[in-house]
Amino acid sequence: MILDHIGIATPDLELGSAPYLALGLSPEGPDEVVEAQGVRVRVFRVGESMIELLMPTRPESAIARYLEKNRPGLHHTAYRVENVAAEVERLRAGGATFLTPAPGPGLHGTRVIFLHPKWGQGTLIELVEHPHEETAH
Ligand SMILES: CC[C@@H](C(=O)O)C(=O)SCCNC(=O)CCNC(=O)[C@H](O)C(C)(C)COP(=O)(O)OP(=O)(O)OC[C@H]1O[C@@H](n2cnc3c(N)ncnc32)[C@H](O)[C@@H]1OP(=O)(O)O
Ligand SMILES: [Co+2]
Repeated sequence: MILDHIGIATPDLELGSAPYLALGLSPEGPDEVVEAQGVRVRVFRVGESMIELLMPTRPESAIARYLEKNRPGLHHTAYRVENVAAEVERLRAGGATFLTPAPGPGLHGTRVIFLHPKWGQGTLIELVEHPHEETAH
């Protein structure tokens, strides 16, 4: 399994970018707004994985609520899966609890779902399915 990304909550993408720029990383592509989650996102690639900087775009979003109660910093880890629906079914059968009934839209056309932090032993875990590439005929 691949660690797809580490999500970092920040009130300001420019401030939040400073350590990664200093490390010599560059943002991958333009910033993207994911309306479904109420976030503006900037990504830094690190090998096969990414640092995902998350800035809230509205006060009731999960990241805005998080920043009301916590300092900016590590928010979640995300794991890449081939088929998110199948993985949800498999984990549910083992008693896992998810925050939503079904996966929803994530960054760059992905489908994502979050497990309850209690199930994650105190960490918020995301599963990510990337869009499958069309094969040429
Ligand atoms: C860019 C899009 C996408 C992608 O493609 O990658 C993203 O990553 S979007 C990222 C932002 N979206 C989400 O996080 C969605 C899922 N999160 C939620 O639904 C909520 O944040 C939450 C986890 C249900 C918390 O909701 P909230 O209203 O803030 O409730 P509480 O503050 O009362 O928290 C309840 C409980 O959960 C613990 N908690 C909250 N956030 C985290 C966290 N990031 N890591 C670990 N634990 C967390 C919180 O401490 C509470 O614990 P207890 O007090 O023990 O109940
Ligand atoms: Co994420």
